[in-house]
Amino acid sequence: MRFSANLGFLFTDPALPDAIRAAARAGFNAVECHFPYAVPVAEVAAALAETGLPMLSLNTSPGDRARGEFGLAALPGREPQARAGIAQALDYAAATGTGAVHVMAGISHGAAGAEAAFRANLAHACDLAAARGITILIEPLNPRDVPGYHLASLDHALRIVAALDRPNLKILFDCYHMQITGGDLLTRFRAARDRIGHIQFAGVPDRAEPDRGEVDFRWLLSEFAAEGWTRPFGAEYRPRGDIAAGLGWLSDWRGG
Ligand SMILES: O=C(O)C(=O)[C@@H](O)CO
Ligand SMILES: [Mg+2]
Repeated sequence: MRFSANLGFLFTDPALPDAIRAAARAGFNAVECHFPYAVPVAEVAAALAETGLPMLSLNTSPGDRARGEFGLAALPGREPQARAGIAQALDYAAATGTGAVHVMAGISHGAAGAEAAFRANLAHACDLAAARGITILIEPLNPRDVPGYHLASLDHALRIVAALDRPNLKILFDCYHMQITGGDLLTRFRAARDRIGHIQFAGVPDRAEPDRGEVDFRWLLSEFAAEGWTRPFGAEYRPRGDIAAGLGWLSDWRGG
């Protein structure tokens, strides 16, 4: 069983290169991040090379968070900014050997033209990414945490992936969001298995360490592995307190 530290939520105190080093010391096998763009790409690449950890994924720019933006790809009329963000993310991914870019849909509130804009921007992203061997991810986010987010269900993500029919377009199956939007995690994972490119997890409902709450991750992740999932699972949770003190779940997996 391999695990990736999501550096958007874990090890957020040090700058990103030192967060990568901290994740390696803590025993993670990989890292992933949210928005690395303020950090010189050479520093991130150097930390990855030094630790030997791969960076699995990063997100496109969310836009202006102060104005409530959380992604641009499904915002009609914002195509130039959305595509600039896609180009920026692909450049950063290529320079760091990152295998996947999560194209963030954004808070569309179901506006007219949002779905068409999202699909056109995703097709554009897939074309650019394919030339660089990069996977494009889309991630349904639960509407309680992100009201009005354009992509809020697994079924919607599956419809988009089927309609666009690009081999490098996959779904980010975040167990936290999936549990809140319907549960039935193993059955829904099995049904979507061929379309899934990455898995994340966190305790539900508190989005903290995956060692308590309504999902038994020791059981669930073992079942995913039994289904043939071999990639690292992305730990995307907000620690209840001290990060190190909360890593018992990781040492339990490692056998103490
Ligand atoms: O919020 C999540 O869940 C994520 O994975 C972030 O990358 C934002 O979409
Ligand atoms: Mg997630």
